[in-house]
Amino acid sequence: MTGEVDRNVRFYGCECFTTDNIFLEDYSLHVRFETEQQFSRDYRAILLKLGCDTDEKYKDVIYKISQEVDRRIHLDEASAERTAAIKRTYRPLHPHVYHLEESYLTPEFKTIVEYCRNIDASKDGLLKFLEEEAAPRVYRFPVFERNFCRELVEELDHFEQSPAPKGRPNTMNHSGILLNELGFDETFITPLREQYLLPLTSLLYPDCGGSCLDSHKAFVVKYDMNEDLDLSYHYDNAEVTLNVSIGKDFTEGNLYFGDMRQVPVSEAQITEAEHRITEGLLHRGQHMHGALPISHGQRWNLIIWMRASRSATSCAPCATASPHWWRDGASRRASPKKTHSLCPNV
Ligand SMILES: O=C(O)CCC(=O)C(=O)O
Ligand SMILES: [Fe+2]
Repeated sequence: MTGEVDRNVRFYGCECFTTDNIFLEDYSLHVRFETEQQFSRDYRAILLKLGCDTDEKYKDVIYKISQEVDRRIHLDEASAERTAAIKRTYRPLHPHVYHLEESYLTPEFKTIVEYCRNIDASKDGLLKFLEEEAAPRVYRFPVFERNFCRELVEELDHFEQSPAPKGRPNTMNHSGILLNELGFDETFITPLREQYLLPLTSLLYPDCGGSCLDSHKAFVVKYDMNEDLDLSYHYDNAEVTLNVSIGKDFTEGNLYFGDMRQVPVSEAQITEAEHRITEGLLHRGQHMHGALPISHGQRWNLIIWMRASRSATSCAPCATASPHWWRDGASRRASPKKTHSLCPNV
């Protein structure tokens, strides 16, 4: 299995990265920006309805878009600089958590993976080991031992409190940590994906590139009563996503799923999945989802967006043109133009 994938594939990105799914926080709207003319044609009226009713406000929107495009263009460069600064200045609290060890994984997870590695393994056989959530093709299983979760959170907390530079996971989360910049990729996330997750996703999501996931973006999202409480309805820049609850102590904040089409949340059948510390929820990246607000404490989750760069039958819709998406239950039509439906939360 390991031999089939290229270890050096960069997290797979689409060409529309600098034009699509730009999140306008003030209007809770995702937009596409190719030219000012196109943007005005596609969004001026929508923005007006959402309260963008002066030239000043409109100019501010254009300014924020240019800042976001600029951020995306320089993303790699800025990330490389932060990574180098972290390496130079940051001293880990628990250096061992950066290296994946079998002992961090629960016996249940190891049994599941062992089953999947078996030549006769089948999806039906595998389903006997997994908890199926009410949402279609969303699976739950215990991933990490509780002690490991505690040490990981302690390490990340220590990093948060250090003066080292921090990049944020994506445009929708204000707080969280990019695990590649901290040095988790090669020694932790890549072996986890290749040796443990790939056997599972190959059986569960062969139609969504699950058998050739060869890159990832891993980060930790953090919700706090004084920071982000929830996460808007979206889909991931991924074929398959693993979302593991690692701490700390929280109430509510369930994940919720809609459907695979980009319809407004108000029109979708919504199903909730509870976050339980140590347990992971595996789902298709294109499955629309969001997170409900926490009502107490702090919630930390490890998210691994996994992508397949060469999947012919992938869900990655660079092949499937679909309308841009809607948000937050409001019937807001974003771009009517057909475009890629991936690259959402970036
Ligand atoms: O907060 C969560 O559990 C969901 C996070 C998520 O969906 C994402 O970061 O893409
Ligand atoms: Fe997500």
